[in-house]
Parts: sequence; C-alpha cells; structure tokens
Amino acid sequence: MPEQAAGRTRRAVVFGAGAVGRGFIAPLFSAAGWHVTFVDVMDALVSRLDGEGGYQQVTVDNRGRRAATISPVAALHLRNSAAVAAALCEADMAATCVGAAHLPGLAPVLAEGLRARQRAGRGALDMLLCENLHDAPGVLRRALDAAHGGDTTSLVGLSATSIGRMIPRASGEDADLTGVAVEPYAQLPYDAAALRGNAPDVPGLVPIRENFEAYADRKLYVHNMGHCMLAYLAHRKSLRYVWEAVADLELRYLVRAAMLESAAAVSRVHGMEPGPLQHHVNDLLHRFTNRELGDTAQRVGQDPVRKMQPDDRLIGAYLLCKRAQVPFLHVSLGVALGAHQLETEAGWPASEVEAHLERHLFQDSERDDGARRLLADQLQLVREGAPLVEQIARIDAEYLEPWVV
Ligand SMILES: NC(=O)C1=CN([C@@H]2O[C@H](COP(=O)(O)OP(=O)(O)OC[C@H]3O[C@@H](n4cnc5c(N)ncnc54)[C@H](O)[C@@H]3O)[C@@H](O)[C@H]2O)C=CC1
Ligand SMILES: O=P(O)(O)OC[C@H]1O[C@](O)(CO)[C@@H](O)[C@@H]1O
Repeated sequence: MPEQAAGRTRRAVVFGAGAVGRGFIAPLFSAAGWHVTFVDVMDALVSRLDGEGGYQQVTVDNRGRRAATISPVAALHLRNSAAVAAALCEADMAATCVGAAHLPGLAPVLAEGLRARQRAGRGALDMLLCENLHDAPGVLRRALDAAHGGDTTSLVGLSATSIGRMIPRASGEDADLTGVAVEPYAQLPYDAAALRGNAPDVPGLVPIRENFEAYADRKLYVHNMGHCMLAYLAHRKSLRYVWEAVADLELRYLVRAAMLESAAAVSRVHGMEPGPLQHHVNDLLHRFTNRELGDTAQRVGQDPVRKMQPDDRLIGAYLLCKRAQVPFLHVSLGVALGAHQLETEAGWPASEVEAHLERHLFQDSERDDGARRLLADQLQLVREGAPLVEQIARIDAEYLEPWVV
C-alpha cells in the first residue's frame, strides 16, 4: 500500500526507466510506500510500464533468485512536457538516471516543472542525480540556470549520489522489456547537504552530511576504476563475463592491487580509515563474482572515450594517487589498458592517445619521468599482447625506484 503521509501518498518522479531507474531507484521508493512516475524516451517501455502499472524485479546471487513486483508505477514520455511538469509539480522528490550524456538535456522540462511549482506555491524540489558523472550537480545546475533564465538554487536541490548497485541489461530469461535483474547490494549514499528540504524517510537512501566527495571518489576511483580495468583485462583474454574475469587469478591479482592503490589514495586525501576501505575492495571483488547477474565486460568497459576523461575512473584514479603521493604502478596499468581501448575508437589514433595522456597525466618533473617511462612500457606491452606475467614483472622491477613513493 502506498505510504500515506499527512493524508496523501508521497510521489517520486524518476527520469530514466532503465537499469538503475527500474532496478534500484524506483524499488527503494516503492518499498517505502511511495508512488513512482517514470519519465523516459522509449515509447514501448513507457507504454508497457504505464499500462501495466508495475514490473518484475529479480534479485540474484550465486545462491539463488528472489522475484518481486514493483508497483504502483506510472510512466510518461519526455516529449509530453506538460504532463511531466505537472508530475514534477506534485512530486515530493525526483531523481535522474538517464546516463551522463543525457543529463543536461533534461533542463528545459525541469525548468517548466519548477515554474509550475512556483505558480502552485509548492516548495523547492530535491533531486537525486544517479549518474556515474563527477560533478553531476554542477553539470545539471548550469543547464538548468540557462533554461530557467536565472539562478535555480532556491528552487531545486541537486544531490550527487554514489550508485554502487550493479545492474546489467537483462538477458536470457530476464530479457523482458520491463523486467530487471539486480544484485542484493542496495545502499545509495547521497549528498544530504545539497538538499533544500528534509532527508526522505526511505530505507536504503543513506544521507551523507559532510564530505560527500570522499564517497564519490571511492565509487569512481576504487569501484569503477577496478571494474573497468577488469573489463579491459577480460578483453585481453576473450572473457565475456565479469565473473569469469574475476575468477582468473592474474586478473584478480592485478585489479586488487590497483584498487588497493586507489583506496590508499582515497584514504589519504579524504581521511577515510584504511581498514574499511580494504574491506570495501574485498567485498567488491566478491560482488564481481556474481555469476547469476550475467554482467558483461562489454557493458562495464563500454564508452572508453568517456571513461578515459581526466575526471573519470582511470586517469582520475591515477591523478588522485599522484596527489596523495601513494604508489600507482597498477593503476598505471589500468590507464595503459584504457589507452589501448581508446585507440580502437574512431578519431583516436595512437599519437592522439599519447598526447591525451601526456596532457592530463604529466608535468615537467623528475617524478613524472619515471611514471611516464613506466606507462609507455606498459602501453607497449599491451599493444604487443604480451602475457600479463610480463606486466607484473615490469611493475615489480619498478618498486624500488625512488620516484615511486
Ligand atoms: N547499470 C548500472 O549498474 C549502473 C549505472 N550507473 C549510472 O546510472 C545511469 C543510468 O544507467 P543505466 O540505468 O544503466 O542506463 P540505461 O541505459 O539502462 O537506462 C537509461 C534510461 O534513460 C532513458 N533516457 C535516455 N535519455 C533520456 C531523457 N533525456 N529523458 C528520460 N529518459 C531518458 C533511456 O531510454 C533508458 O531507459 C548512468 O549514468 C550510469 O553510468 C551507475 C551505477 C550502476
Ligand atoms: O555505467 P558506466 O559509467 O558506463 O560504468 C559502468 C559502471 O557502472 C556500474 O554498473 C555501477 O556502478 C559499475 O558496476 C560499473 O563500473
């Protein structure tokens, strides 16, 4: 039964009825008794969700499967902007999970919704931005201010989140248009300091009241960096699934080492305890073994151009380690793998990839000379398809060099 608060059901509007929208955000609100309205651009998905008023979610791990119906839900197409604005006017909270590239495009309809709220005398709206994008609030705020024609700070709170739950595209018996398979992990830390109103009483939403940046960095530079490096290593061995990749000892060794380097950087830069961070790394490696989830290296590694930007997982982790002055020999291998992946993209010849690395990673210092040499050797070994044991030997040969720490 929908939650009755102050005599009425609480309502959430969720932009993006994809993996995260259906597999994570809507189920959290729904379990707390909220009504969810999705907004999406896929006609077939919108009409199925709206027509059926609910959908199936199955939670899977290596011990089994548990099915649940998520309802009641409604769905609107983004082009139906008057109805979307009306839904925003009635909403107690909103969320986005549309993909980083689509986030600024939401600004016009959001601005229309904010105007409707002002006219109706409704208070400010809070939004959870569920995107793997550093500074998603800044990106949306700039687009929103432009669409609104002025500062929107008092009208809408834009809260960054750290989405740890892994949700692949459904396949096999789960490959229904609206059905979704998820892992059991279901905590969503979010930046509570960015809200305009009170923190919602929704179990699983974890308010972080200070230094949210630490959680954002942990997610992007430990979880996403390790996951992505694992995906690119999987490509080297023609392994399709994430669980297959993490079952390979060489791959697991290299990825764990890189994640621990990044975790050391997060600990030093943000003052997080190293013990729980190491536990987090081990827990993630265990979660990657979820065979039932059927997550693929292709999904986890897709879009290397975005993933090789300076504020994204690979180069970002490298820069964080440099800033923290902790070793980054294995993260460097992750960057070399990402660089090679980038070379397969149109418009990214080897010379451009090398210039990209030089531009973002190095300055003119002695420490950088050593780091630059190591990365060049690692990239060369990747290009040659050398056995990974040669990468391990190359890293080990560097440990005692003075530039390393
Ligand atoms: N799938 C996962 O395990 C995780 C995904 N993320 C992040 O969450 C975000 C969403 O990812 P997924 O749900 O996996 O993607 P998805 O591709 O499964 O879903 C995105 C949905 O947004 C819809 N959409 C696209 N443009 C739209 C627009 N302008 N307005 C409304 N809907 C629009 C699409 O039709 C699609 O249904 C991304 O930023 C991703 O990086 C983060 C952590 C985990
Ligand atoms: O969604 P993106 O940014 O392409 O990256 C995939 C990442 O998203 C996740 O699915 C969820 O955090 C991670 O498992 C993975 O590292």
